[in-house]
Amino acid sequence: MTTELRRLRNYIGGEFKDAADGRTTEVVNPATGEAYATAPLSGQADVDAAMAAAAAAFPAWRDATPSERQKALLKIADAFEARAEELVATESENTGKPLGLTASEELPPMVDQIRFFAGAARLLEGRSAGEYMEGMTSIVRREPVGVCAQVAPWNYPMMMAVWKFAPALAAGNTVVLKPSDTTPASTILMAEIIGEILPKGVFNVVCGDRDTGRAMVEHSTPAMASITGSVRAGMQVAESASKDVKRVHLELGGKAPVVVFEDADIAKAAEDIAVAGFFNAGQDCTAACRVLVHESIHDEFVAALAKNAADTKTGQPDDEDVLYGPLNNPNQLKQVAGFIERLPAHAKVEAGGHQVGEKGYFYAPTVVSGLKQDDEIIQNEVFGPVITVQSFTDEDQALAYANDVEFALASSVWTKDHGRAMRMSKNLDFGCVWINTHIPLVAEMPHGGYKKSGYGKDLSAYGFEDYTRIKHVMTSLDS
Ligand SMILES: NCCCC=O
Repeated sequence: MTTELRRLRNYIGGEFKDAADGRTTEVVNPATGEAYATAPLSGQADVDAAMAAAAAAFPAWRDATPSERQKALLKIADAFEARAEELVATESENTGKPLGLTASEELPPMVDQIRFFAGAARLLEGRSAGEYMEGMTSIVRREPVGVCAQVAPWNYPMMMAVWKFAPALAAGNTVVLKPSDTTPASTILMAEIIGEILPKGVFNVVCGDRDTGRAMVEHSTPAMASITGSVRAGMQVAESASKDVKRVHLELGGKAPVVVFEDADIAKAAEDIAVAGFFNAGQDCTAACRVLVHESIHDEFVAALAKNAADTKTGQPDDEDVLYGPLNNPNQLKQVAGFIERLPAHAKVEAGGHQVGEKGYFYAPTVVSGLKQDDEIIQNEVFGPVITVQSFTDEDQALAYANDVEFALASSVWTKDHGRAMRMSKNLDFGCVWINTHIPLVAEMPHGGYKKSGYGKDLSAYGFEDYTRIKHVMTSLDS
C-alpha cells in the first residue's frame, strides 16, 4: 500500500505555490528513513517570482514605523507560542529531534529571540548629529539594506530561520528564505503563521537545493545574502555574491575546543560536556566536540566522560529519555561513521563508535581519546555525536592546540582559577568563550565566528545592525 505524501509548497507574495515547472523532491523523516512529504525543487522562475514579490513589498515595509514592525514581530512570537505544539511536531518530523526537548529547549528561545528583535527595531544606533565642519550639520541615517536572500541549515531548521528573518524584518528588510532541502516542513508552517500577520511579499519561502540557493544569491535583486551552513557552502555564497558585490553574512562550521584544567570539577565538567557535545546529535556548530584536558587528570576525566556517554540515550522522538535523535540524512551518517572508520591506530574509542538501530540514521554517543593535533578528526568538523579528547601539559600548550584549527566559532575553559580563565578568554581565537559551561545562548549576546567559521553576527544588537546600512546626510546651514 502506498501512502499519499504531504505536498509542501513555496510561499511567495502571500500565496502557496508549487514550483513553476512542477519539480519536487521527497522529504524524509530521519528517525524512520521514510518519505512523508514532497517539496518544490524551485528553479530560476520561482526565485524570480519570490525576489519580485520581496522587492515590491520592500518600500512599504521599509517605511513602516519601527513601532509597527515591532508590533508585527510580537504578534508572530505570540502566534508561534500559541501553535507551539504543531511547530514542535513538524520540526521533529523534519529532523527526528526529541519532542520534549524541542518543546523545552528550542521553541521558548526562538520566541524570545523574535521578541528581542521586535524591541531592537526601535533602537536604531548612530553617532550624534552635529557640526563636524563649520557651517554644516551631519546626521546618520540607519536604513534597511533591501531584499535579503537567506539560506538556513538543517540542524535547527526553525531556530536558524528565526535568527535570519527576525533581525532582517525588524530592520525593515524583506526576505526570501530557503530552508534546507531535507528540512523544509517547519519553515513552510512558519510561513503559514507569518502570512496571517505580515503584508504580502514581506516574507517569502522558496524550497530547493544548492542550485536554488545559488540562483538566490546570484540574483540581481537582493542586496544581501546570508547563510548558515558548511564552509564549502559559505565559500560558494561569498564567491557568487562577489559578482555584484553583495553584502554577505556567513555563519559556518565550528570545532569548539573545551579546555579542562586540573583544578576543574571533573564530575560536573564531564557531565556538562557530554550534554553540550551530544545535544542535537552533535549537529551544532558550537558543540563541545574537542576536549583538551590537563595530563594530570586525563584518565579520570576520560573515564567520567565515557561513563556519561554510555548513560546518554539516543532514540525515537517520543521517547522521553533520549537526549538526541538521528543524524539528519544518510550522507551525514556516512560522514560521521567515516571519521570513526578512518581513525589512526593511536586513537582509542572509549565509548560508542557505531550506528544504532536498523531504521533511521542514529549514531551512538561516542568518545575517542589518544588523538594527535594533526589527526583528521581533530582538524575537521564531524557534526555528529562524537567528542574527542587530547591531553596537554600546560596553559601554553592548551592554547596552542585550541587555536590550531581553521574554525573559530566557540570555545570553553573549565577551571576555578579566575586569572587563568581571563587569560584564556583573551587568547582563545574564537567568537565565544564560555567559562565553566558550554553551549547556552541568549538573544542579547552575539553569535558568530572568525576565520573559516565566517563573519557577521547572529542574535544581539550586532546581528540587527548587520541587516542595516549607514547613510551620512550633511546639510549646509546657509541654505
Ligand atoms: N546552539 C546553536 C548553534 C547554532 C548553529 O549550529
